[in-house]
Amino acid sequence: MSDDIREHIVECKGIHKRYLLKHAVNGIDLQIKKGSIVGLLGPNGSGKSTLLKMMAGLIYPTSGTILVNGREPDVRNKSRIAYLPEIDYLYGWMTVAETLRFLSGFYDDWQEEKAAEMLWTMELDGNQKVRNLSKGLRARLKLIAAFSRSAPLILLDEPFSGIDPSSRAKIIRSIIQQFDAAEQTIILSTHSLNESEPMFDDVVFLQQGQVIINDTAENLRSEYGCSLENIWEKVYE
Ligand SMILES: Nc1ncnc2c1ncn2[C@@H]1O[C@H](COP(=O)(O)OP(=O)(O)OP(=O)(O)O)[C@@H](O)[C@H]1O
Repeated sequence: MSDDIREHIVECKGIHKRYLLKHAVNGIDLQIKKGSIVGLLGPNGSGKSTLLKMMAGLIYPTSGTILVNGREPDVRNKSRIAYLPEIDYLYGWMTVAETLRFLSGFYDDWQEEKAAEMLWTMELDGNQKVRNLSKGLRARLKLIAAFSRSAPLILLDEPFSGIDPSSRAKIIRSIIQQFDAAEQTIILSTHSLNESEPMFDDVVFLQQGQVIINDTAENLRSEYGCSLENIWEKVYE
């Protein structure tokens, strides 16, 4: 099937990932629709980062298959996937502007104007050294790095951690405004549903490396009669 007519951008079949002592992902079957914003939810250690890293082609499943746009992800897929890791990968000695220039050299799909526009909307000073940025400002810089690319799949691992609630709400509004469902799909892992809830078309709840709920946000809200945040409390607490 050609890439363009495929309905799902990500297809996971029977995925397991075992580390030495840990079965981190334990039999996941999952399909992610093109053009959606998907919340990957779950408590600490439920397998969110492991699943995102496998989709990004950074680690491989112990068994099962993952297809991204019909291909098994590997290091070559980085040109088609923008992955924002949970860890801080930025160099402290660079300025914000130097960081963006440095990153732009790695990607053919880097959009200079988008980076400049986001620098302004995220209220970052291009001349500031990365080492002097607060945790929340570094998180904003990482988001600019991910959204300055036109990759069809954007994977964001805990992108809002360290960002205060009011800035988080503002950033989320700007992501929703800029999101182009005809071109992109976003999968975003988070613990904090409060502000991010309005973003999600679909949500996947993980527990102990398995999918326990997978539906549209709308269906879940009407089935449970409450917000996703309240569903989280019912499911995990
Ligand atoms: N490299 C590794 N070696 C061994 N165990 C690992 C490794 N990476 C993850 N794990 C374990 O696999 C399980 C799933 O971890 P993962 O980081 O995917 O969870 P998570 O849902 O992203 O958690 P968090 O919300 O805390 O970031 C955890 O028990 C974790 O300790």
